[in-house]
Amino acid sequence: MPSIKQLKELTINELFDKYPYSKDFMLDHHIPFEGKENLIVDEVLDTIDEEHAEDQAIDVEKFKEQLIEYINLMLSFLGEEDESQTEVTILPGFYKDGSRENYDRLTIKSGEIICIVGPTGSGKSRLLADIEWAANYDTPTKRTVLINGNTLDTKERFSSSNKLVAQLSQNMNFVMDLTVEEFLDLHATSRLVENKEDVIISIFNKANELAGEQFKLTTPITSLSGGQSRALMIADTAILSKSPIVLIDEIENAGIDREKALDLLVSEDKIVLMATHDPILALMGDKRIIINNGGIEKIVDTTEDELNILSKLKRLDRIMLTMRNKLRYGEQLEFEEEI
Ligand SMILES: Nc1ncnc2c1ncn2[C@@H]1O[C@H](COP(=O)(O)OP(=O)(O)OP(=O)(O)O)[C@@H](O)[C@H]1O
Repeated sequence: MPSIKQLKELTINELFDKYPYSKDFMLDHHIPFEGKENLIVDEVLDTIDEEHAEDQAIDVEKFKEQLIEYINLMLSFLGEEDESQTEVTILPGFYKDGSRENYDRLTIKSGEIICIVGPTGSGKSRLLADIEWAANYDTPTKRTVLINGNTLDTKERFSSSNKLVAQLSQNMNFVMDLTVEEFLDLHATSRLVENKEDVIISIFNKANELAGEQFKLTTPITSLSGGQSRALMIADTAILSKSPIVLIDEIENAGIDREKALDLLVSEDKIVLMATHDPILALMGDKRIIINNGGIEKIVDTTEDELNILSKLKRLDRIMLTMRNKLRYGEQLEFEEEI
């Protein structure tokens, strides 16, 4: 986040390099910087004569404050304001029957994958929603969620530019009248990515790798199937989103390659929380939270033995996948491998 002092040390070229959107801001404010790109911001502001300043209503001292405010707003909008690690802490709330959750506090750090398991209707999605909105004793569970040790204020919680959390929910329907390419272009433009074409193609290719039936760049997003829509959103979140926290609600029902999807979403600097009924996904987490009757019942680490079981389950899963594909394409089934 730049301060007035740092701004004073940057040349116009360095400023535009570091914060490309500051060029439009300068242009909009009629700051005459052309031909002075090697000067520092202060020197350029000094060259503005009183008449020009008056004509264009430029308040030189205020301009620097406004420029910093604008840069900070853009950094926050683009989710780039804080490059440090993120930490989510969940403080106990109450079960559906009103009794208190029986754990001390749960802190999750960047790079961790946490799975949320429990019977249908037990409160897995509710826990994800508590994190999404940084609950502050004001949700049905009365949990409190701290981000980097603090509760968020109302503005931070409900701001549309707060890109702390990327959410992939169970039901995803597009309502915009756009093709896949137009949709990705819109998103990449809003994220100010430089190599837009490459990014669009890489999201499109990844999404098609995850989805069963292929779609095209010219496919209208409203005609994508449920699985294709989720594949597109997963690839889009993985490649374009800078949010440090990714929440996933039941990836398994989407008919996509869930292992590839998870690999794509997980990265060193992200926290991934995933509600799932699928043992393979549940064991791919570092820890799992067991939810019952609306409350966190237990938090367990994935053991070495379970990791061995995971590789067997993956083998079984590949057999199931082959069988499913054979059935899909009208082939007869036969066992090619001993289970
Ligand atoms: N601690 C709680 N206190 C009060 N209501 C709760 C609590 N936890 C969950 N609920 C409510 O219970 C309902 C079911 O919860 P939720 O949808 O989170 O279940 P789920 O485990 O995600 O179910 P599924 O596996 O079917 O997706 C929701 O209306 C939710 O708001």
